[in-house]
Amino acid sequence: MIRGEQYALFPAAESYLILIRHGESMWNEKNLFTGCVDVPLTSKGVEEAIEAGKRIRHLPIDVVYISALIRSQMTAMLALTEHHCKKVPIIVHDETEQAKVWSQIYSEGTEMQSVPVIKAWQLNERMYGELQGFNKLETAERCGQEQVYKWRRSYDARPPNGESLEMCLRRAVTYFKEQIEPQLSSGKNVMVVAHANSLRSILMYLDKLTAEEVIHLELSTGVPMLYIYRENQFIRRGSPLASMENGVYAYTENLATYKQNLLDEVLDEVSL
Ligand SMILES: O=C(O)[C@H](O)COP(=O)(O)O
Repeated sequence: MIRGEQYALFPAAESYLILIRHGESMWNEKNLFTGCVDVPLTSKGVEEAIEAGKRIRHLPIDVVYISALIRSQMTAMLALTEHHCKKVPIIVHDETEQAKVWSQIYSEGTEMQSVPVIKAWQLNERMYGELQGFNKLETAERCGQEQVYKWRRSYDARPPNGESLEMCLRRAVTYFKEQIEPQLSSGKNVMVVAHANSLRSILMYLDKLTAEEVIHLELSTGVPMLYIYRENQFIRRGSPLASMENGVYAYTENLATYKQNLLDEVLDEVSL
């Protein structure tokens, strides 16, 4: 057998998972707690979304997941305008039988030229409760920096009448496992455009981060993160075109060590 032939005969089933936090929103710009308030992108956010699209333009995408919030939807649609396949992203409406029938595509050829976009509230930003609409800096001055940091970054602290990261994880990761993972294991390439905390919770699951490690995890707006899904494992590949950027997956010492280990694993794999 020629070297490598076994791989050609039995190629490992692999699929891509792209995760993107939406571009800058009008409340990100004002530094306001946003949560589930439905705020659109700024012009900088629009540019970030287009730039994200350029960075992933050559990666195959078969299905897209967005949240129910406009900032995630704008980001996904704008990013896809840059995709080399030039397929048309079409939002799936299956909330009722009538919605299904009324949004049906009857031409097979046209359907092949489209990418289904699935909207899921479970991917929404964590609900920030009574902090929504308040300025983050002013809230820190009023309630104390430490308290606000806990509300924003810890795993289990709940903002007043809002969701903790743990609560957000319960809905976002459950959805990910039940709906998105089966797509990946069937060989589909998936893009998910969501939010800082719904994605932090998904990354916690993918990268097996502990409650202590996730505290230090910050995500920049509009930066794609790529994973390869193979044999039920998620292999982190950083960010297309700029994998060494600090902002991609901001971290402190704990996460730096953790990330270095992942990088070493990938390098070992490449040199095999
Ligand atoms: O909801 C918000 O205010 C932001 O999108 C994320 O907020 P955070 O930086 O406090 O997690």
